[in-house]
Amino acid sequence: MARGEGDGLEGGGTKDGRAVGSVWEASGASERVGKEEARSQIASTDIAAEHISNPRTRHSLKTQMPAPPASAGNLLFLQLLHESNMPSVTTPPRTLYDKVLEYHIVDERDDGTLLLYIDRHLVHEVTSPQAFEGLRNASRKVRRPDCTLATTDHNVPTTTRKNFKDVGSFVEEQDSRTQCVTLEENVKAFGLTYFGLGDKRQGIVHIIGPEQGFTLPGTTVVCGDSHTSTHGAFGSLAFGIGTSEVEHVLATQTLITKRSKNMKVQVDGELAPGVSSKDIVLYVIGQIGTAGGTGAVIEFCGSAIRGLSMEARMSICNMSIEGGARAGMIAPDQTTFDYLKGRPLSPKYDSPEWKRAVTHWNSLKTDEGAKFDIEVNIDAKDIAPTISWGTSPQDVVAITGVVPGPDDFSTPAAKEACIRALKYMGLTAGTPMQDVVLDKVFIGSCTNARIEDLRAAARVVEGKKVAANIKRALIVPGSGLVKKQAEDEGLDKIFVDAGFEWREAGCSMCLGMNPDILSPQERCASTSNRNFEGRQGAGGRTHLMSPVMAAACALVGKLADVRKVASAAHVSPAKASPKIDVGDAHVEDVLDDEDLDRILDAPESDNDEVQTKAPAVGGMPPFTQLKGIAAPMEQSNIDTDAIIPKQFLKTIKRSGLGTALFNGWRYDPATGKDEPDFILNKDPYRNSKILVAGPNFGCGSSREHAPWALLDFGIKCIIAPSYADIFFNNTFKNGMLPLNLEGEAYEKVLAEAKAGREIEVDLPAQTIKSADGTDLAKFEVESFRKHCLVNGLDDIGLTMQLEAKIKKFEKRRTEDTPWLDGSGYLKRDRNGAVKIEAVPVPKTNRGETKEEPLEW
Ligand SMILES: CC(C)[C@H](C(=O)O)[C@@H](O)C(=O)O
Ligand code: SF4
Repeated sequence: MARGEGDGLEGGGTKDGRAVGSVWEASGASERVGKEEARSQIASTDIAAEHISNPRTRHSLKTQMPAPPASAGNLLFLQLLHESNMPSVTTPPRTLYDKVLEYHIVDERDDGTLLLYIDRHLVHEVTSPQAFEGLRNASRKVRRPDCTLATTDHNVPTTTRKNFKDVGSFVEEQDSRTQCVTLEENVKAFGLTYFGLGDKRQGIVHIIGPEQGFTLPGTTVVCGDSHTSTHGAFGSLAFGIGTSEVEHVLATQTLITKRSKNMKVQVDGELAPGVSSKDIVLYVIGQIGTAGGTGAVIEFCGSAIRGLSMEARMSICNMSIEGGARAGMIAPDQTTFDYLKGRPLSPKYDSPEWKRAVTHWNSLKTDEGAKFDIEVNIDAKDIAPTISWGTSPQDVVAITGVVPGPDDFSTPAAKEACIRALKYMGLTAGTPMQDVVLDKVFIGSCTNARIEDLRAAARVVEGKKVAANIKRALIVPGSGLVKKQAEDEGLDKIFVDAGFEWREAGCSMCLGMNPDILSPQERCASTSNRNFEGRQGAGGRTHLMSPVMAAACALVGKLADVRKVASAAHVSPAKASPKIDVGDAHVEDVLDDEDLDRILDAPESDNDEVQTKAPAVGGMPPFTQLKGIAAPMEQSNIDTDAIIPKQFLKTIKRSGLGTALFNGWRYDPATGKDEPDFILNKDPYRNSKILVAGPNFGCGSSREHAPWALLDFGIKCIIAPSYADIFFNNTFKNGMLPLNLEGEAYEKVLAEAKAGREIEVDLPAQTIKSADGTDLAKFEVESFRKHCLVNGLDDIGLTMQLEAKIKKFEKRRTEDTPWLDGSGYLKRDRNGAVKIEAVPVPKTNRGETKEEPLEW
């Protein structure tokens, strides 16, 4: 809940810690379609507030949770019929998420494990090196280079590229350079389309996908990056994955996953001047908490969302991950189609293919009467310009408010978290937010570095000057094309005249993996998405906000209310999606029949049997019983930035990260010596094999470096009430066991951990015992995951045994959505450092194009 409201702002919400009434609504039982209907029994559960929402609030709601799997069943994927994904008269109403998910199911196990086809795979330098290494070690190829797009963004300096020759000489910092160079070697070796630093299309991975029309409605989109949720603004199912999953997608173009809950966030009404989509999403996260969307895909809807431009919608979906959700989605509409017109990888505007695509895209909406597991309703007029005060994206307050204190929170854990956040942020409870003095301003990141963001910020600063106390104010366009467009419009001049630095595209100060960082204790107004401890640089203090608010802060030198700095006319959100020049090539211009024959020439098989020549299933060390010391760390919301800070993400290996584990907490920053009070520095916990953690463990970034660091330290099992989805998946991929335990069972295990006694986790028996053999707890684990862990199976090998089913899906995809095959760049002149030739992909039958447009 946004704190500090109710102090003069019209409709300001209630104080944190009080029930919100109509904001939360319970929904009826969720329904599944077709075969899922029979299988999926829905258990109605009353969930106490702290399990689902902001642990610093105490809303309560009734939600619907899928029942645990009924039986272990077959350990191989079942042969199930998927022809029934098309709607029929008997199909119950479905959500947008259900429709996109169900269309892409290649196979399904009886424990609900899905093999999902991935239409679009974005790749960047941080989370891909180990994946490519895995492919090389197993002599595997990239299955669909035409559906894969790579760029470099996190490590790149944002200084001028006027004298750019190659990435090896341009990136000075050694580890950053290694990651960038490694990506270039990999895209060459595996034949991938790549926008390098010499290419004006280079930029933040979540900016370039939509910009190029690579992201299209109804597709599945993944990337080894948590903010892949951004692409859901197009009505695609887009989510972040870990590096092992990146390898899985590269090798198989599929992902092993499971259904998420359906969650609806409906925002109705008019946004007040000065309030933007960033304020909406910060407000929503304040309401639901960083774990509010855990296990769910959020559909954002309502008149306020409909009224937003595509770019504003992207900012909302981008931060779904900060609300704990697997993905965020918005149904495509005319605004979406207008945005996609003329993009290089969209079907050519007004062509028969475009018309067919639009008919198909128009069917991508939640059916009337479809049920959501969780519903949140928000009135747009309750949303003020919103900023963060603490070290979690849920720590938000209206700009007119004051810094909250522990008394504003109800639970001991929330009070403690508040005290810790205030200390880190150097703030005193009760201070008016607008009295807080800033050092730096950063306008950039995949949340807010699009042309519309820059235009909005420029309108606020035009003709004015950055305050004298601001040491640096950075404008970092999200891509080379955004930068060029802004320069064509003269925005760069407005910013430079006002005293801002005008930079090149990249992630920049969003996470400080490149030279743009905060110094310790520096305070920054930032349009990025995370305010975790150390996020923008060790000891740095981040306040999240919208671009117009950051622009106002730069002018005032303190946290500022844009409504006092600029007139209403200057801060009204743009209604239409702004156009930028993305070049004039369309798929049809660059991809003719000859190209298609060439790239779709692999032998096709209708044989649905598991292929006899399928590769052998590889191995990981099996997980059976694990006995050892368990370290208690029951603090809520421990994020992956804390588990392993950004400076350790620059490795291209999976090993050797044990010393980096909890680096910011484990060592004194001044001396580098062990912090004696940190749990893993104390005996007997130095030798822990198990971690007993708090709720929402592993939230934030998708970095698989977090489980790698835990594993390298010696921790193979984590026991917690709940986890962030991506972290949970990542641990399994590394032969680790994350266990969900709550209530009395959790308390018993925690007590043993606190007493420094060993416990034994027995995966085959699904029990936890104390050192003397006393039963402490029983636990649930999905049968497929258990099978893989106990037998040490590599799931890429397992998936490759389903080659015939994957090909069958691809054939259907080509018939239904032919615009998704092939790369639109095959014949383009390339400015980038890497020239890519067309490479073969599995043949699908393009001959049988359907007359009827696809309806989902
Ligand atoms: C480096 C990457 C794994 C990470 C993410 O997944 O989010 C980064 O983009 C971030 O924002 O922390
Ligand atoms: S959140 Fe920041 S670091 Fe992560 S992809 Fe976006 S801009 Fe890059």
